[in-house]
Amino acid sequence: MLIAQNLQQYYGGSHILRDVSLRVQPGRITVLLGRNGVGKTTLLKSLMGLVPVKSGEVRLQGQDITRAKPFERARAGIGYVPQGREIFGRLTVAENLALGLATRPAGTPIPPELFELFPVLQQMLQRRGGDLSGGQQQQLAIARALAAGPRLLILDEPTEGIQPNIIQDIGRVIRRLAERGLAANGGQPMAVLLCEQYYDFAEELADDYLVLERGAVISAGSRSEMVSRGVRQLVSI
Ligand SMILES: Nc1ncnc2c1ncn2[C@@H]1O[C@H](COP(=O)(O)OP(=O)(O)OP(=O)(O)O)[C@@H](O)[C@H]1O
Repeated sequence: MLIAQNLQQYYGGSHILRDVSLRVQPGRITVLLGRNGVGKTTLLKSLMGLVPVKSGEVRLQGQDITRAKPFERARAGIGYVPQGREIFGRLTVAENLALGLATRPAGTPIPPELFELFPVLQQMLQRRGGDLSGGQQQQLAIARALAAGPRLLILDEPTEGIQPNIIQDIGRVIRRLAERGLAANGGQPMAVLLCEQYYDFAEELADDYLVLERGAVISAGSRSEMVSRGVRQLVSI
């Protein structure tokens, strides 16, 4: 689905991503782990085209998207849930969801399935985004990213500042998306790339993992290897 190879990225003179390669596959959840400031958000932004890579290659379903703009990547099938949610506080829930449809033809309705995944949003359609709780805003941010029917979903720390019962709900939705995708996409398994600080949540959901340290991948593999390779210790502070 998504293959990134040998990515190098700099902010000014600082070398932030060092030769990062990864692969995210349909039906699988790949978790991206690492301590604060190691470059996780920069990697996700690079995959979404929000920051340019200096060198390396990104392919989505075989298509070279290394230099594609973010909206072109969205149109090609990537949904992105940014760190901190970035909900528009003065717009309603319905308007925030409609923004997720910006890459679709005018008049495309909000897929009703989103309200099956996140029933609370249906009750709050006319409320302003800024009036929602943190957990509700996170659900809205995920629903907005799903509105256009992505094949790959990228999430940057969706559990940050959220209460445990909503974290569990979000985990169930992510697993369901990996297994069955969206009905609007024919129920095709979705590929998921999840950046996560909360180790237990990450290990529970992971099919595959990678750990970044100072911009480089220092460990990668499948979930069954996470314990034997001491991944928890690699990311603990
Ligand atoms: N716009 C920017 N300009 C310059 N340096 C930046 C910029 N954004 C991030 N950095 C630096 O790049 C490094 C990687 O940051 P990044 O946000 O990708 O890390 P992270 O692993 O996602 O951290 P966190 O878990 O705190 O979100 C850090 O040293 C950070 O200070």
